[in-house]
Amino acid sequence: KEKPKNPWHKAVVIFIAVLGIIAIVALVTTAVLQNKPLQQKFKYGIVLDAGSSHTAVYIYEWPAEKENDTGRVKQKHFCQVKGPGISSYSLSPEQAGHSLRLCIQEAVLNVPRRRHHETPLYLGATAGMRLLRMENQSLCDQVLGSVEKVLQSTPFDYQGARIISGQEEGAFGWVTVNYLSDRLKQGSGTTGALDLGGASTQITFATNQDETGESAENTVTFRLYGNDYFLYTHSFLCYGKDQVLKLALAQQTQAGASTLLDPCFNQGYSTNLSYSSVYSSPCITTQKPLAAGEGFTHRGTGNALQCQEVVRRIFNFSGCTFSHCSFNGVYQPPLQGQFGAFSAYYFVMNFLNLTSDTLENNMEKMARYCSTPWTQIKQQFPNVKEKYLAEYCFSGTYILFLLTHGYNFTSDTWSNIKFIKKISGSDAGWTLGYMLNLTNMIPAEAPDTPPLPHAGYVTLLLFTSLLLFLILLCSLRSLWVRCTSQRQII
Ligand SMILES: Nc1ccn([C@@H]2O[C@H](COP(=O)(O)OP(=O)(O)OP(=O)(O)O)[C@@H](O)[C@H]2O)c(=O)n1
Ligand SMILES: [Ca+2]
Repeated sequence: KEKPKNPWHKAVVIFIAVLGIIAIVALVTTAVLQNKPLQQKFKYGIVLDAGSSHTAVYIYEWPAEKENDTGRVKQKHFCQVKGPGISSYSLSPEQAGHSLRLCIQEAVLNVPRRRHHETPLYLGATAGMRLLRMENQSLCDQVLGSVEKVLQSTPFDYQGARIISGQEEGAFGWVTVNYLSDRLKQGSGTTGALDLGGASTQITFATNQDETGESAENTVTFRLYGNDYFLYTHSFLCYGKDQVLKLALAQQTQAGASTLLDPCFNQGYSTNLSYSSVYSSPCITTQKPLAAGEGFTHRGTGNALQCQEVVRRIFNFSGCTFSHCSFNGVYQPPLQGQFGAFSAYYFVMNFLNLTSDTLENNMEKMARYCSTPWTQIKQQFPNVKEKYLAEYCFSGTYILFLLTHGYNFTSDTWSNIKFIKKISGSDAGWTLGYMLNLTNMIPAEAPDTPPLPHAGYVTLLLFTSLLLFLILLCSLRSLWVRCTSQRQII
C-alpha cells in the first residue's frame, strides 16, 4: 500500500540543495574578492644625481604593498638638468640651486599631488663636489647651501643633500645593477658594477670573504634578503674621463710649448686651449710650466699606438704593497663573474660600436677610428656635439687601457663585461641603490612569502567547494532514494 507522499520530502531536499549551492557560491566569491590584490597604490621616491658634468633627476615608483619585494621599484621619469654639474657654479653658488628648478617642476607634475608630502627627495653629489671640497670648503658649502634652499622649498619630503663617498657610489651602483637584474633574492651569482663618470671611476664586485681582509677601505658588506655579500669596491678620484684628459694634457705640456701634437686626437683636429683650463683642476699636481704663455694650440695627429703610450703615463703600476693591485698601489682581488659597465663606459663604447666584439677586434676598430681624419669624422657624425666627438679617440683608448691594464681584464674575460645603459627600463647607476638603502626597501632578511600565490589559493578553494558540492549532491541523492524506497516498503 502506498503511503501518501510526504510533500515536504521533495521540498526539503530541493531546499537543502539550493542552500548548499548558495553557500558554496558565496564562499568562493568572498574568497576571491577578499584576497583580490588591492587597487595598486603607488609610492614614489626622487634622487638627484649631482655629477661632475651634469645633474640628473630620477623619479622612482613602486606598488606600495610590495615594497619589500625585490625588483619592484621602477624608474618612472628622468630629467637632465640643463647646464653643467653643480660644482661648476662655485663662482656663483646661487645658480647651482636655480639650475634645478625646471627638473623639479617636472617632478612635481610627474608625482601625484596626494603623494607629494610622503615622497622622499635626496640629492647625492659625486666626484665634482669632492674635488671642489678639496679646493675650497667654503665654496663647496655655499653650493650645497644653494641647492638645499631650492630642494627644501619643494612639496616633497626633503631628506638632505650631501656629497656621497666614492665607496657609496660604487656599492650603490652594484646594488642597483643586481636589484634590477633580480639577482639579490636567489643569493645566486651577482654582477659586478663598472661606473665611469667625468671626474671619477668606480669598480665594485662581490668577492670571497677571505679576500676582503687585505684592505678594509675597499670592503663593503651587505646583508640583503637573508644573503651576505662581501664586496670589493674602489673609486679612483680624477680617473673620470674629463679629469683623466686633463691629466694627459698636463703630462704632454710640461715643456710649455705653444703647440701640442696629440696622438689621441684625430689628424687635422685643432683648437686653442688655455693652460688654466688644464692646470686649474685639483687633479693636476704638476705645476703649470713656467715657460708657458696663456695657452697652447692643441693639434691632433691621430695615432692609436702612440695614444696608448700617452694614456699609460697617467697610470702608476709600481709600488703595490698588497697581494695584487690594479694601479696606483690600489688593492684589487682577482676579478670574479660578470660585469655591467655603465654611464660614460656606455656612452663612449656604444658610440664607437665597441660593445659587442672581442678585445682584439675592439683594439683594431679603435685604431681605425683614431687614424680617421677629423674632417671625415665630422662629416660622418654631423649631429654629435663636437666636444664629445673630438674626445672619443682619447676616451675609447683610455677605457680599453683602464679595463685591461688597469683592472686586468683579458681577451678571455673581456666577454664578461656588458656595456649597459638601462636594466628593465631603469638607468644603471648609484641613485636607485642609494634610495633603496635609505628607504630600507631591501630587508636584511627575506620577507616570508605567502604559502600560496593568490591564483593558487583560489584554485584550491574552487576545488574544495566543488568537492563539497559533489558530496552534498550524493548525500541528497541517497536521502531522496531512501525517502522514495521507504514509501515502497510501506
Ligand atoms: N651622451 C653622453 C653623455 C655624457 N658623455 C660624457 O660622459 C661623461 C659624463 O658621464 P657621467 O656619468 O654623466 O659623469 P658624471 O656623473 O657627471 O661624473 P661623476 O660621476 O664623475 O661625478 C662626460 O665626460 C660627458 O661629456 C658622453 O660622452 N655622452
Ligand atoms: Ca656619475
